[in-house]
Amino acid sequence: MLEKVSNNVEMIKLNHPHTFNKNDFPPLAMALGYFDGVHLGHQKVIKEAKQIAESKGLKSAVMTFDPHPSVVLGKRVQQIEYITPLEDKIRVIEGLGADYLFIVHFTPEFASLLPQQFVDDYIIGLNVKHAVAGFDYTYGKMGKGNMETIQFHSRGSFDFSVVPKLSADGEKISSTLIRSVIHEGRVDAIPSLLGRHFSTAGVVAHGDKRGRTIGFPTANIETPDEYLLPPTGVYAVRIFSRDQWHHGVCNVGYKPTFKEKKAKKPTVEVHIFDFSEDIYGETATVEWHLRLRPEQKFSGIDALVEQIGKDKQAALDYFYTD
Ligand SMILES: Cc1cc2nc3c(=O)[nH]c(=O)nc-3n(C[C@H](O)[C@H](O)[C@H](O)COP(=O)(O)O)c2cc1C
Ligand SMILES: Nc1ncnc2c1ncn2[C@@H]1O[C@H](COP(=O)(O)OP(=O)(O)OP(=O)(O)O)[C@@H](O)[C@H]1O
Repeated sequence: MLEKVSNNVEMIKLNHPHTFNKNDFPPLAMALGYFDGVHLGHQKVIKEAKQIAESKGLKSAVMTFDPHPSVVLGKRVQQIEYITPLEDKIRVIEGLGADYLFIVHFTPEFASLLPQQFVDDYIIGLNVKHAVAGFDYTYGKMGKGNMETIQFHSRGSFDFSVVPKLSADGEKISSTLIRSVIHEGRVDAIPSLLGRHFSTAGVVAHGDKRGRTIGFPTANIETPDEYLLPPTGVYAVRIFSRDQWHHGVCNVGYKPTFKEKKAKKPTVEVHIFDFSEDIYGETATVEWHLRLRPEQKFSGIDALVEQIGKDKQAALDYFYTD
């Protein structure tokens, strides 16, 4: 299935076994990886493919998979919460200027392809003339293919480049590292790994309508389950709504001051500064800047309201003080 998502990137969804052949595509320089987050290491791989495409007169491409292999392969840790769910990943890759984006439906059958079959069908078979991957990229059944075996598996049909490890503070920048930093609430450390702030998109839904009665109306953001969320607590955030960014303060949590029983999922609610528009039903993106404190159970409304006032001031100080 060919689907045009923008003027720039041609998106191709592949189901195994796919029925494309070489002639369906121009000669390609292709970046290979799963790319959850499209972090700085991933960006290096994708940019390298773009540069090679330009210098060799090829079109640039990215190949990714969906869902995450660990969901299908039933590993102990099931990767179901993404830094960038597929839609977000597409948007970021599009922003990097790739010409083609191949999204391979990751199934047990696809996962059981021998490394040579993967290279034949998904690299040589898609007219790739230059493959680019990171130093630790693996392919084929049990990840048996790697950047040393690729020379042999290429059958001389394409060149390849290996991108060396990109580290931050001595540690490899990886999706796993970024997930653990978000889990710890250290959202302020994310830009040095992701190259941008971590963000979460959702739809603005109705809450209990208590917020406006206590002087702090909030937009409740319903986020799809597949999004990774920072831990419960209060955050300085920016929120994108109706084509504009606003500053605000966000509570991720269960509102223990008011609720005896813990809900299944925490709510994400943002008090947007200097804002009184009705945005129910609209899409909004929360951009996480700094965790200010954990969520607490207060003795009553007055104590909570006093604390939210302090949270607001802390967020304003963060955004407006150099
Ligand atoms: C900045 C901020 C911090 C908050 N901190 C807490 C908290 O520590 N404990 C708590 O029970 N509720 C906290 N809340 C949630 C409020 O209880 C909630 O916004 C209020 O009850 C309105 O909820 P509603 O939108 O469902 O009507 C916080 C809300 C905001 C905006
Ligand atoms: N820090 C990095 N430096 C260079 N290349 C990287 C780096 N991180 C990932 N890559 C490369 O980017 C591509 C996509 O990486 P991939 O999505 O497999 O995961 P990752 O970021 O290493 O995360 P994890 O292993 O934690 O799931 C691969 O080719 C990989 O080798």
